[in-house]
Amino acid sequence: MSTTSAAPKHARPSGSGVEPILSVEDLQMYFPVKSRGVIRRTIGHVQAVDGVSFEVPKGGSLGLVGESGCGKSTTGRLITRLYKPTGGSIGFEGEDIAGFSPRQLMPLRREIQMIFQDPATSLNPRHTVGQIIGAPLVIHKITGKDGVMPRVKELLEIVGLNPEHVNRYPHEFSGGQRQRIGIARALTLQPKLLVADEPVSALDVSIQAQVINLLQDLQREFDIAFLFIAHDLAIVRHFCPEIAVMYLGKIVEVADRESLYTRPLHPYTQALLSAVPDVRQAAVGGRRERIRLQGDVPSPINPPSGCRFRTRCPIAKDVCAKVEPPLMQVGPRHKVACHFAGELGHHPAVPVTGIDVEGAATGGTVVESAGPGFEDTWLDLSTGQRTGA
Ligand SMILES: Nc1ncnc2c1ncn2[C@@H]1O[C@H](COP(=O)(O)OP(=O)(O)OP(=O)(O)O)[C@@H](O)[C@H]1O
Repeated sequence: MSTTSAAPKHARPSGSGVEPILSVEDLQMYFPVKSRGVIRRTIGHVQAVDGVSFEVPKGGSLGLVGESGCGKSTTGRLITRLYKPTGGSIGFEGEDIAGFSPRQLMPLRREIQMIFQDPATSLNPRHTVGQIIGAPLVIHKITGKDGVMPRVKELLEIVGLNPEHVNRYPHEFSGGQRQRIGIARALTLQPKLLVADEPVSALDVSIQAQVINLLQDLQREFDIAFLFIAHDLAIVRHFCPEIAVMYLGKIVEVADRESLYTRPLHPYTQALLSAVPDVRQAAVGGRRERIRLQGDVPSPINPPSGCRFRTRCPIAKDVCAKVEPPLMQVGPRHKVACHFAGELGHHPAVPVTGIDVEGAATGGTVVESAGPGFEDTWLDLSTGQRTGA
């Protein structure tokens, strides 16, 4: 395990032609597990994030979705460099920031900001709203003392709060308003990338849509890129044109919205989607059949061999325990990591990855993991051949 300082291997624009602002490759975070007692030895590692690659286009947004404990928050904290990764690269505007020192990170703090899930705990209760939102301006010496309050009032207005309330304390606001304060604080330094970690999960359903609309307006107005972390696919649906699905520290599927919601190819995505109420089906009185996953999510200290999802997968075969499936590109903007990737009810009988149970090629081409972005050619699952636009 080492932190790479070289430029990311696949540092090129993704297939959309839009330059990525963020290009993450093979990102890894292993937390040490210590023994009890006086001499605390490392006895294992929590493999919270293990070889994750993705891109966020400039001014665009990527959704990162998965069950509790799959490593979403850790990924967010790695990108904002609250944590230092144990491996992989984080290309931000073409520079690998994975190994940056605290001094190197200082200017970067202006560019990448985070919005947290729980506004009640992320705002200091003893500070006024003016102090909370103005603090980054003072720390980064952006304006003189006289410039702070006008900017704070402007930010309050931008997020839909009354600028006259600048001297109030967080407890004087509702949950939704507190989240708006958190958003204003994140906007203070005019960031280029916002990592929003479940920004609406703690809010009433009636308030969630208002906050999401606000984020959407801000994105349009200020051209901010978003990594939007959520535990369910319904929330990111309207916000993110592209969505990555995580399971036990790995990305199992990433695709444009249309492909992911209408033609999911990974059994885990299919199970997650079966829990999302389908508006169109509900309109005609139908319901998607609910797929119930067996068992619990295994421990990330000792994850299953091969495919990490196989212990709960309804279609797993021997090869899944032996060989980890690569995250392969199977459409213009669609990648999936499954030996038997296919539409629900139409999963193939032989591995589409071209790998047999011994890890040897089955005769066709063995597919390798794609880089963080999308290539111009991909594996056509219906023919087994590489194809392109
Ligand atoms: N500082 C830490 N030390 C040790 N283990 C950690 C630490 N932070 C997270 N983990 C573990 O890493 C795994 C991934 O956690 P993470 O919080 O990233 O998941 P998540 O998908 O965001 O879940 P949630 O939605 O519940 O926050 C979990 O097993 C968690 O217990």
